[in-house]
Amino acid sequence: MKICIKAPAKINLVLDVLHKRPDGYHEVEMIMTTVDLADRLELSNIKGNKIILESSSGFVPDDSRNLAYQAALLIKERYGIEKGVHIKIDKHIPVAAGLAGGSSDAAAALKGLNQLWNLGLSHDKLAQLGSEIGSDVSFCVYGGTALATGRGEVIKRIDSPPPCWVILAKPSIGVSTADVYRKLNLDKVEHPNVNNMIKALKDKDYQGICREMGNVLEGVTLSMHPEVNRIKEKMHSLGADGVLMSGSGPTVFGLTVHESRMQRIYNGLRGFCDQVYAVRLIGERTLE
Ligand SMILES: C[C@](O)(CO)[C@H](O)COP(=O)(O)OP(=O)(O)OC[C@H]1O[C@@H](n2ccc(N)nc2=O)[C@H](O)[C@@H]1O
Ligand SMILES: Nc1ncnc2c1ncn2[C@@H]1O[C@H](COP(=O)(O)OP(=O)(O)OP(=O)(O)O)[C@@H](O)[C@H]1O
Repeated sequence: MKICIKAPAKINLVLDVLHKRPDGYHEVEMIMTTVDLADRLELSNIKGNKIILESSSGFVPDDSRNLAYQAALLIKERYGIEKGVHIKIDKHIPVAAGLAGGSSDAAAALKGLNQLWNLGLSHDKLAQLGSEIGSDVSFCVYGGTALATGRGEVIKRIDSPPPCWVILAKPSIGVSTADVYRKLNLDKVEHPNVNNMIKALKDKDYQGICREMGNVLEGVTLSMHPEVNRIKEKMHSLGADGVLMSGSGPTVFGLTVHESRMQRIYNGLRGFCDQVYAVRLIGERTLE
């Protein structure tokens, strides 16, 4: 038996940090939504009690450092499963980009193995397991649009944005999330208003959504990598309505509802920036 499952990327419409916690993590308030750029995972049973992982990208590890591998190991250990699995990852989401590629692969592996091994685990249980792997994994189990609090693992579903285009632009630099959080100085940030964004989403107020977007990690990454700011300026000048860095970066996303403007922004950024994608915002939950 073979299970095929999609692992979509996310963007952060809002990322606020409230304070640093005694456990070293930061208390956050984030609004995340899924976009139509996805890795694809194929999971199949194999002989022997082992996990074999293969990826189409040379940039991701194919051993226990891979978050999808960690997901399989966690399920096997927690539920005493003595079976083997082959995990094939067809990578499309850029790596170390702020788009939760690894987290989404881990969430897809949890969901896929739940099916492959008939475990009957609920999405809430899978999200709880996911939080042991990384802060973004719980959100990726549900997808859709959500408010994430705690260290990112407490998920509440909220209204999805109206349909629009998302242009993603990633410069050829990698950013360490831990490094960005470490360098964040909370005395110097302007906090986005999460409640205003929730209201704008509820009202399907596209202009309001663009206006309320904000990410307190942006200033940290911008100060280390000025090219991220140049991409932001370029996106603005090409006519994107809302422009923001996703997660800890370095990917910048821009929103537009017009296909012709999407084409202009996409074409204007290619050649200027290493990796550029124009995709639809999914927003709605598509639980498998
Ligand atoms: C930047 C975001 O991607 C936004 O969605 C997330 O906040 C980070 O999610 P993630 O990559 O799944 O993060 P994790 O793998 O759990 O943590 C990586 C490192 O980031 C820092 N970290 C992460 C989440 C958080 N709420 N506070 C933190 O300080 C910690 O140093 C941690 O060791
Ligand atoms: N399945 C995977 N796909 C991509 N990277 C992975 C995977 N498993 C482990 N990694 C490692 O995780 C690191 C971060 O990659 P990832 O693409 O998940 O970053 P990200 O998009 O910034 O994540 P987030 O937005 O959750 O912080 C990479 O350096 C990579 O070596």
